[in-house]
Amino acid sequence: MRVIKGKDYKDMSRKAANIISAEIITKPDCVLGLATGSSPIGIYENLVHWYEQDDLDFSQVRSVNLDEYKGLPKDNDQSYDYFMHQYLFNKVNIKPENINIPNGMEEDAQKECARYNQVLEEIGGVDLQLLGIGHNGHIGFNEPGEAFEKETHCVDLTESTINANKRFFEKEEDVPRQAYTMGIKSIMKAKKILLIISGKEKAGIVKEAFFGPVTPKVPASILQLHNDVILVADADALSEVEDLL
Ligand SMILES: N[C@@H]1[C@@H](O)[C@H](O)[C@@H](COP(=O)(O)O)O[C@@H]1O
Repeated sequence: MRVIKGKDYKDMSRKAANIISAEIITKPDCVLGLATGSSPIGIYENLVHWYEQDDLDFSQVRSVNLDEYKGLPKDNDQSYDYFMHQYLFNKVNIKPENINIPNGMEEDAQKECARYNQVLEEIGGVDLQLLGIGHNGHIGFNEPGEAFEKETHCVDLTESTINANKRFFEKEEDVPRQAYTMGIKSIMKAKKILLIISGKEKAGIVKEAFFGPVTPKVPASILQLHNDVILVADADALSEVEDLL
């Protein structure tokens, strides 16, 4: 794992956006695995800015998103579909037919998971997968468990995740209890993984996930076994591992 330290969120976001930008420039028809949450917002802002300056072209880029809440319609402002359009897709020239996100409104979980696995199969591999991390070490919505879930599946969100995400909803009862997420195998198959982590409250999980044992109890720990991971983090997130780097 290569670690790139940013001074703060802004610096970290620019450094991480540069890595995605290099991917798009060197491979215009690349497949980007995209993520939501507050961590990648700064990256998307940089990419939009460079697109507006004519430095980036998304016309051949294909994308697959990691996850989506089950039961939220696309036009709900907390759905990940809405988030992606708000921060990136509506602001660049990516073609709608090249965008892939799990369909949170499909009630039949087996059907939706099979469909999304097929999408991932047909797209022929992710070139660069962007990832954030949850406080309990989840990636996408792969929550801590007894085994690594391999492919797209429907998860029951943990209390910790519901708690962390309730800040975006009016009432706690509005936070969806389930989500569709790409599995660990699909994430690990990406050629390159770009992980972004910001803030003091993630410092503990950074240490546990990347300097502790590989275990499904900390899903992100599996990334220790991938041969091309770049962790871009700010000084706060790296504060507990300074002497280990
Ligand atoms: N499913 C998303 C994850 O993909 C994301 O990494 C995590 C952390 O979000 P944040 O960046 O807001 O801390 O939140 C959600 O649970």
